[in-house]
Parts: sequence; structure tokens; C-alpha cells
Amino acid sequence: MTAPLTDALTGQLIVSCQAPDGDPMRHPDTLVRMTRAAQAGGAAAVRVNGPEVVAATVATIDLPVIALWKDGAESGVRITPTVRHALALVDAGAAVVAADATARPRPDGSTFAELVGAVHAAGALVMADVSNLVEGREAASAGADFVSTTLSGYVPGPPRAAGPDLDLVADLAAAIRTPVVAEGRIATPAQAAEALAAGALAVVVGTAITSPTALTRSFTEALGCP
Ligand SMILES: CC(=O)N[C@H](C=O)[C@@H](O)[C@H](O)[C@H](O)COP(=O)(O)O
Repeated sequence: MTAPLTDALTGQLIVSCQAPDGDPMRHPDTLVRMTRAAQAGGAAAVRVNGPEVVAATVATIDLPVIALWKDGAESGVRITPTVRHALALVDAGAAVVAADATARPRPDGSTFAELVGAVHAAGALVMADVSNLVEGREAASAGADFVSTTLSGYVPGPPRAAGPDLDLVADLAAAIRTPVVAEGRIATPAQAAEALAAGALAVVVGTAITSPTALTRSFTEALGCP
């Protein structure tokens, strides 16, 4: 089952259609409209947050849905933190469940490999969201179908770079056979192309496409607006 989706995603753009807590765009119908816009613009898949939005997206567009469920404190494991969260996303129709695969303990005590096993048994694939090369290797060994650089810069440790972590993309692509997805702080079409050249199977772009609040702020800050 991995192969057809891998083929469909090769060299393609995945649009992350999410909005943070409190953002005016965090509204199910609005988020589903973002996925429709992504499809209209040629995206090969979308990445969406929460079972309600996943189910509404699956009912609305024809693209594969990569689903996560952000739950819990910003400081801990937050992207699909437990097996329960993962299986709820499969029930909602996710083709792929994205889950934190960092070395941090999961709140339900499960291992990442156990989450992979549960999702596979339920008939979906797994995208491992990692922050470094070691986690990527371990996620591949645990059976992840895709490894994404999502969490580089978002766990305690090295400071967050301004741009995408293309070194991690290249290191992962050289180290594992599992397809690598470039994700996180990809802000321009040129950076997306660089990520593919670095060895990514596909590129996920979120904020630069789907966050008018962040994009507005980038302009107001550049202008020194109060
Ligand atoms: C770290 C974390 O929680 N990342 C989340 C994962 O789903 C999203 O908030 C990001 O928007 C997504 O990864 C895409 O990245 P960017 O918005 O930088 O293009």
C-alpha cells in the first residue's frame, strides 16, 4: 500500500492546512476551503489537524489526507501523542497518520513502533515527524512509511534556524530507504525545489501558503508597524 502513495507523492507538494489555537482561520469550514484551494493549485496531498477536519476534508476533496492531531502542551509530545489519537484519525479517513517520533516519552507510554503497528493494522500509513537523523533512523526501523523533518528546531536542543533544515533532509535521504519528506519553514518555491534536490520525496508547505496572519505579520514587522 505504501508504493502507490509514494509514487503519487514523488516530486510533489503537500499543503499543510492548519491554524493555531486562537487564529481566526481555525474554523473547520475555513480549513476545508484551504484544502480545496490546495487541490485547485495542484497539491498532491494535504496535511490537516484533528479528526473533525480530517473527516470533513476526506468528504470534500479527492487528495490523500495526511492527518495529525495536535493535543497537549507545546513543550511535550503534541503531534498525535497517543495510539488513541492515531486510531481516531484513521477512523476519520486519514490515508496517513503523522505522529511525533522524537526520542521523548509518549504520554500513553507507547513506543513509536507500537503506534506504527496499530495504524498499519487499522489500514493506514505512518509519517514519522522527527527532529534529527538519529530519530529518523529509528523511525525507519520502527516501520514508518515516510520520515518528515517536521520537528527540526521544535524540540529542546539546537536553536531553530530561520530557514528549512535541508541538511537534515540530505542526511536522512542518504541514510534511510524510507522516503523522506521535507517540512518546516519552507517559505518560497525556490526552497521547495532545493528540498527536492536535497533528496526529499515531497515537500510540505504550511505557513507560507495557509497563514494570512503570519504572512501579514511578516509585512507589518518589516515595515516597523506597531
Ligand atoms: C512544529 C509543528 O508543530 N509543525 C506542525 C506540523 O504539522 C505545523 O504547525 C506546521 O505548520 C507544519 O509542519 C508545516 O510547517 P511550516 O508551517 O513551517 O511550513
